[in-house]
Amino acid sequence: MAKKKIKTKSSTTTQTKKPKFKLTSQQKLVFGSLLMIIGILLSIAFLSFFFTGEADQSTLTEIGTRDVVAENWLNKLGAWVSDFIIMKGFGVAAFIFAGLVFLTGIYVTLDINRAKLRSNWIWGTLTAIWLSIFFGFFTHKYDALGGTIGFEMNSFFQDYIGVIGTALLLFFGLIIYAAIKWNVTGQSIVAFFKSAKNEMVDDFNTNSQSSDGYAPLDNDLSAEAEDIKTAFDLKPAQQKEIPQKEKVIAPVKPRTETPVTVPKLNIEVPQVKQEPVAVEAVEMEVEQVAEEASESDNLSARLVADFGQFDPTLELSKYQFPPLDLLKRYDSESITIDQDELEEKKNRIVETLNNYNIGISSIKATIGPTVTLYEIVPNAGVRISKIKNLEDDIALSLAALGIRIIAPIPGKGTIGIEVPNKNSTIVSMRSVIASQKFQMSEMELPIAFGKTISNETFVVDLAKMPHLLMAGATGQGKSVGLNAVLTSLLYKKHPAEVKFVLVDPKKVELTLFNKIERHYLAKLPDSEDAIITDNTKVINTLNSLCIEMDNRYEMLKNAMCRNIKEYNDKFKARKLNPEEGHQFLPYIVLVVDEFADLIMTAGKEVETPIARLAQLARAIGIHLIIATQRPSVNVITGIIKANFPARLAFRVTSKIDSRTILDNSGADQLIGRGDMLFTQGNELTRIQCAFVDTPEVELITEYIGNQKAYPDAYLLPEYVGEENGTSLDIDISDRDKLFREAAEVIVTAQQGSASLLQRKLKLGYNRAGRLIDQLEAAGIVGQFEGSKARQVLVPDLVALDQHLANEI
Ligand SMILES: Nc1ncnc2c1ncn2[C@@H]1O[C@H](COP(=O)(O)OP(=O)(O)OP(=O)(O)O)[C@@H](O)[C@H]1O
Repeated sequence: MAKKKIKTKSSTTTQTKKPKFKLTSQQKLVFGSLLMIIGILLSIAFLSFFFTGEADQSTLTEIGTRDVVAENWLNKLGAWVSDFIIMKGFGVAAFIFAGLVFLTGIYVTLDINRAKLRSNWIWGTLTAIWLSIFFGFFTHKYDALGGTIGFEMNSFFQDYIGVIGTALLLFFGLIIYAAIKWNVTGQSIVAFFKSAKNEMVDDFNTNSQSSDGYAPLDNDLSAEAEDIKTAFDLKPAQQKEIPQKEKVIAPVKPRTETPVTVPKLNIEVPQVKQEPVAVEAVEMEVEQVAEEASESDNLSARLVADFGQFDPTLELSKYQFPPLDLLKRYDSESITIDQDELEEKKNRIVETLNNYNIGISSIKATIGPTVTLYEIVPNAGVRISKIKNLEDDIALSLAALGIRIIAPIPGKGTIGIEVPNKNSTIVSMRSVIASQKFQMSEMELPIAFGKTISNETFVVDLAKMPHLLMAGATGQGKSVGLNAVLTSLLYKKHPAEVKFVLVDPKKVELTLFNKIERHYLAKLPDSEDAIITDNTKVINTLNSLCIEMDNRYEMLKNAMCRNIKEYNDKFKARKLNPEEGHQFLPYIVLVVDEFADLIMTAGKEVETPIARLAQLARAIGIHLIIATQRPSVNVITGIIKANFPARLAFRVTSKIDSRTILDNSGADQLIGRGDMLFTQGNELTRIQCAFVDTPEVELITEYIGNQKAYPDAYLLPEYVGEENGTSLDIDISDRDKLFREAAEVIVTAQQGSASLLQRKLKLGYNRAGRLIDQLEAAGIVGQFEGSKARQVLVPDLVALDQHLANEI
């Protein structure tokens, strides 16, 4: 039953593809030359109209009568069309349309890029309208100069903004045209006037020199003076080419430069003086920067000029990001400084250290949301390890849990003692999302985790991490942490830019995100739910992500880009052709809650694709976030750990767990409820995780879910397990359901390769290979030929239709 359904679907897709209108080369020649002839006929009729239009007025009403003869060179039809387009239309500007029709004919015949033609039509029409209004401005009746449009538009404008307003409006139109079409700028106008002025000054100087008392003594000299003049009149480039002439005229120069004090050695002086003129003249050349226009002839630049940059968010252009009001404010958000508490704790620390003969030269406190950091500078000669060993004693004297000693604080030269506050404050998700640091961040995948000990919002880029390992005993804030990560991305990224693959073996933690399935989630083509709760499906999804990774690498390779950002930038600049399989690539974030459970049930089958993704996926925009309750070594194996430099630990139960996750102790001394340690391979940062409650997440997902969505979740490539992919289905009824589409792809591209199918149909290697085998059995592609692509035996789609129809 299900099979049938799918079959009908694929047949409808092929039907919708068929009506695509395409001319053959012969048809293009015929159609194109017809348009060129029409263009020429229109020009003749229009030209004739200016001589015969008046005489033909009476024949216009009798166009149907065969006996009536019109004066127009193209007779009645010519008279009628010209009257319609010139008199009732655009006036003289009608010639532009004749030109455009002729140009269209050339484009069609030679099959030149259509985008340029469209731009010509748009600009041509605008120019015709402007010209017709311009000519209409000078006439006060209907006439052939401005046409009806020119006259009517003029009287309309003049009724509302008067004659001066209309004239200025016309001038403004001219400025717009010059700015866009000729790239005229304020600077280029200034440069133009400057160069004109320089030329005039030069002219003036040479004229006055020849008439100022240095009149030529004889005919030869006068000829030389003429030479000087012409030499100076020339453009700078030419000027440089005639140094010999300057040498010839050198004898004349001493006269003009009063040689009295110029000794022989200084003969070069006049030449030096000439140079500034040349330098100034070089400035004039700068004006001709217009060369850049020819660069924009390049296809991608032209596409960008015509359509603007590709906007991936266009399909959901009305999408509204969730407002901040959906997040809750808490009363206990602001930190209150309890002076007594601070003083008391300081005294206890100093006392305890004194008991062990450790003197302190200064102490400073920084109050954070959950802990206060006391930075101490011990007296000279005190061993740091001695203080470090007193951790438990200080904890005892302060009667507090969660004391952590950082000795020394990296980059500061002090020793830090973190002591929990009596009353901790909640860091609300709202406060971190609203922070400038998050809102202004230019990161690819910004995540606002919470606040540091100095009460600063802590924002990191998931794309830079590039994968995150999260651990923490039960009830310490892991799920809240995951929600904080997802919420950050929902507040910053458009559905077109990021997709989530959510794996939730506990089945209840991430269910709320079901509502945003068609906006933000990615799933396997045949699965019903986007959120994966079944462990066997996880294996398929992970393998499918590996296929997606391979496909993306192939696309990046073809586009000659090193990472997803470069690729997407190139795609947005329209430098990659979607018809060659390129598309805008959203980031994919894989979130696995309860990784330990997964490893227990699936072991290697899960570990291998996770390790592959972790090793390779960073460049193509797949990032993993893996959370686990039990950070034991058989769950977080060496190979996984090695590829997850970013680690985040909530409170764990033992020092060993802390070492497994952070390679350091400390996580066992946290106080829970979102208190966490984060590292990106270097020092540990203590952060209070932002708190986002389930009702808040519900509101956000509801807000997003109620908006217009994509027709389906982002579909990952299909993965068929190895065991299903070995038999060769030669029987027609056993063919893959994508057989027909695959055949069309292969025939259209005339290239019999499995990787082409992988890319175009988003398939795994196995399935693509099987399809190629079936195509071979059906006689559509030839035999395997080693490294060469197989030969395609069917020349075009029509032949394919016939071929397949004959099979039945
Ligand atoms: N950042 C936080 N700020 C304040 N309270 C928090 C924070 N994070 C967690 N809590 C408190 O801790 C409780 C447990 O958190 P959470 O459900 O995230 O734990 P968990 O580690 O996911 O537990 P489990 O592994 O059993 O699912 C929350 O209900 C909340 O009351």
